[in-house]
Amino acid sequence: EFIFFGTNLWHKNDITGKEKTIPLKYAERGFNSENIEEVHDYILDHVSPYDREGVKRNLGPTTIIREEIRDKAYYDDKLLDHACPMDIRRSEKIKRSRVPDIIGIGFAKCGTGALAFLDCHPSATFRTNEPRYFDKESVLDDIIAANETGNLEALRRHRKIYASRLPHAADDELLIEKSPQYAGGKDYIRKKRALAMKIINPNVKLVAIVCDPVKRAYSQLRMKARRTAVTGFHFVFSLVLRVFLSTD
Ligand SMILES: Nc1ncnc2c1ncn2[C@@H]1O[C@H](COP(=O)(O)OS(=O)(=O)O)[C@@H](OP(=O)(O)O)[C@H]1O
Repeated sequence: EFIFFGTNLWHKNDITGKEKTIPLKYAERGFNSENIEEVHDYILDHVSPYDREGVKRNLGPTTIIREEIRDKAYYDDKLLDHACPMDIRRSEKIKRSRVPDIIGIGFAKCGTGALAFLDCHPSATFRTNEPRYFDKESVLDDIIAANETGNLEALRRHRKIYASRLPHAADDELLIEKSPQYAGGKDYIRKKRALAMKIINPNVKLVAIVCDPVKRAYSQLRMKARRTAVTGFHFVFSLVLRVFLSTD
């Protein structure tokens, strides 16, 4: 068992009283404590020496937010920088931070992770984490509004933040990301999402993998069961309901 600390799971109130998020990419498996002193020690042990003083100052009253327990396979996968075990690269051009050429939009549990084999192609780069940049409606609205008003600065900012969640890639390589959540949600959200993706990169290609919805539901259930300690009829029943309600 381990607690999963994502990048935005730590909050504190600083002297201004505002809630802040401290990005903690280094908090990882093997650590399982809700003792605040231990948590702070753990954090400070794991930040880079350059960041330590700044982080220390920010470690005020911290609320620990416990996410669901993840299975080991998921965790190991997530920590890999690249999906391919080999580093094969044809391009001799310099890699840079940029938005992707291809987005795997779903569907969840249909083998979207298998797209990762493309990372072994000498001209493709794929990272197994899911950036989920187009998840939130507010982000989509912001991108669409920026495009409508010609706010290039805002669009540049969006591209920059999105790119920061992806590996660097040269211009003659194919940069691929996948976030199966993109295919989810209501129809109008998905339309906004598609539009926002097109605004961010007009040449973007989308890949969708579909599969038998019943197998998908079982796969989803098994994953949930792996990730949570809770079992029992009520849990399984509510999950089945959720899975089917979220499937159009
Ligand atoms: N190539 C290929 N063809 C068909 N199915 C495949 C393939 N590769 C992986 N899988 C199965 O896909 C399930 C995981 O799907 P995802 O990678 O999309 O999961 S996730 O949404 O990213 O969590 C998971 O299904 P279950 O094993 O039933 O859970 C994988 O076994």
